[in-house]
Amino acid sequence: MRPLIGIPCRAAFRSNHPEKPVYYSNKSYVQAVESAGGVPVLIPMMKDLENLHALLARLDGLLLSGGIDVHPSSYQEEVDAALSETDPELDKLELVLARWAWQEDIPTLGICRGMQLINVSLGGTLYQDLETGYQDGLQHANWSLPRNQLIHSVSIDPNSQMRQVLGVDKVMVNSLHHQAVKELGKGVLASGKAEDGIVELLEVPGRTFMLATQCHPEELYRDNPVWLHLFRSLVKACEKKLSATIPTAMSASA
Ligand SMILES: NCCCC(=O)O
Repeated sequence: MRPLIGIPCRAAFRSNHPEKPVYYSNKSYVQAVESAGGVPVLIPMMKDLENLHALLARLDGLLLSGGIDVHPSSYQEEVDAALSETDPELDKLELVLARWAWQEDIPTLGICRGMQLINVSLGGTLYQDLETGYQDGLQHANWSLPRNQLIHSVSIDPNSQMRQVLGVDKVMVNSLHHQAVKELGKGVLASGKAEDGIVELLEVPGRTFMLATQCHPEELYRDNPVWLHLFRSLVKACEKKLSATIPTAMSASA
């Protein structure tokens, strides 16, 4: 059976139909999950947490995607820098998802905002705006370049799970973010850093597969098999979980 991998959506208003708000996710996340053999399931925001839990019970994995800023109230800080768009409902939804994934050991891949979210869900903090909060760093926000443009390298911790999954010590990445991990959350390992010290890869040891990237591998996997391998590893971890739960479910219904 193919694993179901949930991808949370965000809400938006289309300028030509402001009366009809929509939920959406970037196509590239859906395509990356499908290319790796998983079945993408878009998760809308729901009023009733019980509905969300009913959906979660049927998912085998999670992809926490990139997107808008995480509001600093999620890590008990005041706004002290240039935030871009935030959405308290999205923060709430994704924090529930990240904590659920941690508690239930659900295979999870975090990308960009998703990586920041995982860190915050475990008590970590963020640079609210790298340009003002980390002034001597590289240029991490490159909005005018193609989304798959490689910008800087990332050195990978040789003892990390990320090193095992990617199979390389160093990798070139795209860079499309203005927030970043500051203090690591409880039990979180920085498994890769840029030359300027910014955390670019992280993982949660003790969980089967809770890995995250600050870069956007969904824009890179077609050109570099290292990133396809990351998505395939997520799918494999989900398949393993699924095959471990199927016999239990079948014997329970017998
Ligand atoms: N907060 C950075 C957003 C980058 C992106 O997903 O396009």
